[in-house]
Amino acid sequence: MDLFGHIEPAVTNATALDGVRLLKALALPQEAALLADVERVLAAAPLRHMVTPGGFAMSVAMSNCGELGWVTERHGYRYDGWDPLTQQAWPLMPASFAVLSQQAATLAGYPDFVADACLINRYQVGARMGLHQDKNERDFSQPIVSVSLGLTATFQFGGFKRSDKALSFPLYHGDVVVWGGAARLRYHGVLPLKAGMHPALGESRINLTFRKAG
Ligand SMILES: O=C(O)CCC(=O)C(=O)O
Ligand SMILES: [Fe+2]
Repeated sequence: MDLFGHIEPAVTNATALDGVRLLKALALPQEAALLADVERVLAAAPLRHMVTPGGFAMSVAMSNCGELGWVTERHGYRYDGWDPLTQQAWPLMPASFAVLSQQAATLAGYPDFVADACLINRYQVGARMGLHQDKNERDFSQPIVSVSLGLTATFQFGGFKRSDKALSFPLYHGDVVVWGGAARLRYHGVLPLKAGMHPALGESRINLTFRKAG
């Protein structure tokens, strides 16, 4: 019996991890607007393979929108209001992004969440993101809101050390994951994207990661 179905219709606790909420297909009704806005943002701030402080180009191509964007530099990672590629401010956060991220955060118990940063991750077949913590933000009381579009990814949640065992689950087109509280600093990552063809995004996956960075 789904005791809370009438209160939180889209929320399931698929990972059984405290502080993690999987909102299956939440983004689907806004799919067309989201994809059009992704295209608009990327036309103004193109995808690029950022280089880690260790000197490796990341397999995931990235861009940003919102007040702040996540960037790599020689000495580490940080947020900046300026796109080092275009030498301009990042594109404004589209309304469709702001509305969806607030809806997801509210369903997960963070009604005050307002993202000032959206990282756009584009995975092509074989691209991956190794286990890492999101810890370049100022305020860890604010959650991470992560939207999946396109090909299915295998997402991993680990523990609080990189070597902790991770559990894996699939993220489908339209799924949204929110993690905060006890889970905010869990290691997480994405396994190499498997070949496939998505009706809207072809041989790729787009992930939107919303954060309150500043
Ligand atoms: O692509 C994803 O689902 C996760 C992305 C991520 O963890 C990040 O950008 O920090
Ligand atoms: Fe992350």
